[in-house]
Amino acid sequence: MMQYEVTKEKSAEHLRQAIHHMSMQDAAFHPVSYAVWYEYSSGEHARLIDEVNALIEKEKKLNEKSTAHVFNKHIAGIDTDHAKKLVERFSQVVTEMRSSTEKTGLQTSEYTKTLDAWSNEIQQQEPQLALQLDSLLSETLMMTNSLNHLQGKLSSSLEEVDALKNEMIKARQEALQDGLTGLMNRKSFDVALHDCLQQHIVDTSLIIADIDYFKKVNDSYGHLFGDKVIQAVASIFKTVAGNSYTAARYGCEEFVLLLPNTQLETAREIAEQIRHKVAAINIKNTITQHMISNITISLGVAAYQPGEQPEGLFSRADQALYTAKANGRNRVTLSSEALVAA
Ligand SMILES: Nc1nc2c(ncn2[C@@H]2O[C@H](COP(=O)(O)OP(=O)(O)OP(=O)(O)O)[C@@H](O)[C@H]2O)c(=O)[nH]1
Repeated sequence: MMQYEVTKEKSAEHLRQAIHHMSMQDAAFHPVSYAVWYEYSSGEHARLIDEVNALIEKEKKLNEKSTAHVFNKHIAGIDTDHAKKLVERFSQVVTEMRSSTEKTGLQTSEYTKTLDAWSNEIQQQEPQLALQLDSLLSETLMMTNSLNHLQGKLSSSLEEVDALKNEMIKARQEALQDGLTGLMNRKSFDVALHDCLQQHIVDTSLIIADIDYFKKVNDSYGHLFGDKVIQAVASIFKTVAGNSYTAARYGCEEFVLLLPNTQLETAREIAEQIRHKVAAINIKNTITQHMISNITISLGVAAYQPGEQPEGLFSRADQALYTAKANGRNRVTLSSEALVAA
């Protein structure tokens, strides 16, 4: 994927072309149309170019709808990082253009004032020349008005860029978070685990946990109640993790806790703490008004072995969890015990 590995001169040329193309369309001047036309002008995005050319041939100009369509299909959906960079770049362009039009606007109004003063002076001495000056003056006024208009448009473009940037930040956070619990999701946890092991943090341990007979919980009390149980367990993981450990909802009713600088025995104690806290959960069933308290969880624990890949550590903790389930659930099993049991 292309990621701005072009020279500054080339990129300035793409920019100039993008602004030219944009000014010929029906779509307004905003980050999305900029992104589409910048990509088009860079010449590197063959499918986008083909689609834009086909749209131009059919509709003559790109409107808001077709511009958004091209953006979503060829830019945003494929690479959010790339789309974010384009939006940031547009923000820069707009800021620069705004400051240059402000400067031009200032110069023009100075010029208008001077012309005005001359016009009054000459009016008294050379009425013919004054007529010509008047027309020059009205042209200058028109120019000032259109500059003011452009400035207004650029200001609203800047607001749009800010809104878009915030949306991107939100989308990025959502992509890394589990929606139901607010914990990290599997994707971001995998990255955290990988990073942690790459930093060779000594004595890293991993806990994998799974709520017992969760299908039964759903079947007995309903899916919404099941969600409440997941949230209650997540909140325990969040509290236990604090600022020292990394917790995530790894799958449906599966949770993980990464514990850097923690030996296996300490990790086992922490897993036991979690198990007790889960066993103490009390949630009201809002349909029957009964308190439900028989929630349990099984946990597998493994400590990182030097040279091991993240998948290896994960698989040993998972094997320990499997053993905990097979041995009756509501228990903590170490990977070493799992090997014996296997
Ligand atoms: N309420 C709720 N249920 C979910 C969610 N995601 C998955 N599930 C349910 O979780 C249940 C998982 O059940 P199983 O994998 O069979 O495991 P289990 O019943 O917990 O049994 P063991 O793990 O063997 O103790 C399934 O019924 C899924 O439909 C969710 O977000 N909310």
